[in-house]
Amino acid sequence: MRLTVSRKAHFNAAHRLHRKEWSDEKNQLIFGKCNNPNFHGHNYELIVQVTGELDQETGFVMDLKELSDLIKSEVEERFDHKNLNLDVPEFFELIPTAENIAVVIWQLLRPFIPSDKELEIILYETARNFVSFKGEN
Ligand SMILES: Nc1nc2c(c(=O)[nH]1)N=C([C@H](O)[C@H](O)COP(=O)(O)OP(=O)(O)OP(=O)(O)O)CN2
Ligand SMILES: [Zn+2]
Repeated sequence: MRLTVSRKAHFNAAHRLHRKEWSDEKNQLIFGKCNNPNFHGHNYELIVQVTGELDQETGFVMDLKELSDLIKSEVEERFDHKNLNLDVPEFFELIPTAENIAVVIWQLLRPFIPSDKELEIILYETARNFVSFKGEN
């Protein structure tokens, strides 16, 4: 029997959408107000989902306390109250869009999730903008 367990988390962070190889004009055209040189922030809402077989002895797909601790150590400690462009090495060369942040979070968590389970990341950048990523397991 396969089920999905989910854990919500949040972090707030500043970012700027900017491509170094492009002119200021092109950056402004493509990214608009999100290209503000002085950055801007979001309260990111994160949902991490793990899908797998129900363990008949524990009644768990995965211990949610373990998942919560993992999100704290691997995601919140890296991203919370940080400037993603300046403080987080994963985004020194990668534009911190919601899509890219979701992929990075998946890559950070994947090694800790048993290989027989699927991992999906849902990331809300604003109350109305969100992305989901279910990478190759
Ligand atoms: N595909 C993507 N498009 C955009 C992203 C992104 O990560 N992926 N990011 C942004 C900006 O970061 C921007 O800050 C988003 O804010 P905004 O457009 O203001 O969104 P809101 O939901 O707050 O605004 P409303 O227009 O009031 O809904 C832009 N695009
Ligand atoms: Zn933004």
